Amino acid sequence: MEITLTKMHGLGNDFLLADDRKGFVAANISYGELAAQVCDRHFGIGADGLILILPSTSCDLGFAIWNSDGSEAGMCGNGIRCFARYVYEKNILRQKIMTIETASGPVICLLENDGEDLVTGVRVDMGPPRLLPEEIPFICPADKTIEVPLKVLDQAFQVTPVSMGNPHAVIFLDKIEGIPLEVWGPLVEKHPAFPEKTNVEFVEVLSKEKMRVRVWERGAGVTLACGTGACAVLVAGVLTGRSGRRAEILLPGGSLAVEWDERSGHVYKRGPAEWVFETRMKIKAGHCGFLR
Ligand SMILES: N[C@@H](CCC[C@H](N)C(=O)O)C(=O)O
Repeated sequence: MEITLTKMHGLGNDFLLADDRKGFVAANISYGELAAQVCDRHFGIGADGLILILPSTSCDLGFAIWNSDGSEAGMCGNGIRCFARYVYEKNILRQKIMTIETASGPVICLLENDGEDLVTGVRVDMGPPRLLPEEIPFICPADKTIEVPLKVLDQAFQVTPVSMGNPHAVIFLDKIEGIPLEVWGPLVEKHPAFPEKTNVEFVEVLSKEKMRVRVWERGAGVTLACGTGACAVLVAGVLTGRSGRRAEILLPGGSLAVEWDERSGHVYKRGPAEWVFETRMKIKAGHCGFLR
C-alpha cells in the first residue's frame, strides 16, 4: 500500500500528516503501527508524531495525533496549527475559523493569512485547562494539587500537573541549561503518580511575561517545542504566582504567545505552522518492528 504523507512542523516539533477522511489508511494498517513506522528517524521518514485528517459529525473536521512510539495522545498544540494550515491551503476546508474535533474535545482554530492564500499563523482556542487530579490523570500523593512534591532519583521536584487535553507535569527550576533532560524526563513521564504517563516541562522564569522551557514529551522524548506544554506552563505559572496571564514561552525551536483569559477561562495560543515536503511512501502492515 502506498500513502501520501506531508511533513510539517511548528517550531521544530515535526509531524507527518495523512488525509484519511475516506478511511483507506485505517482499513490497511493501525494508526499506531503506521506512526511508529513513518516517524522512525532511521528506518522511516522521521517525525515526533503522525496526524490524521478525519471526518467529524460534531465539528468541521476530526483530528487524531499518534506519538512516534505508536501511542495515541488526546491533543497536540503545535500539530493542530499544522493541521489547520494543511486543510486550508489544500482546499479541504476553506474557512478562517474552524472547529476541530480531537480525542479530548473540540478546539477552535483562527487562521491568520497574507490576505489570500498563505496562512501566516494560527491562533488556537485550546479551551480551559483541566486541573482536577482525576482529569489529568494524577494520583496526588499530597493534600495539595499545585507544586506537589515528587521524588525522582535524588531530586525532590515540586510538580504542578495540568491537562490541556493531555497530561503535563510542570516543574519550575532556577536554571534549565545543563539539566539531564534525558534522565529526568522519562523518569517523571513514567512516574506512578501519572497512570497514563505525562509530558514533562522544566521551566525557568525570566520575568512575569517570559518563561524558558525544555520539554520531554510522552511517547516522543526530547522535542524542540510542545504547544500544549507551553499552555500548561502558563497555567502553572499563573497558579503559582510566577507569571501574568499572558506570556511568551521560549522553547528550543522558537516562541509561542500564550494567554489564559480570565473571563472565559480558556487558554489561547498563537504560533506558526510550516510546510517541509510531501512524499509517497510504501507501507507494509504487520512489518513494524518499532512498536514499543
Ligand atoms: N507536541 C505536542 C503534544 C503531542 C502529544 C504528547 N506527546 C502526548 O502524548 O500527550 C504539542 O505540541 O502539544
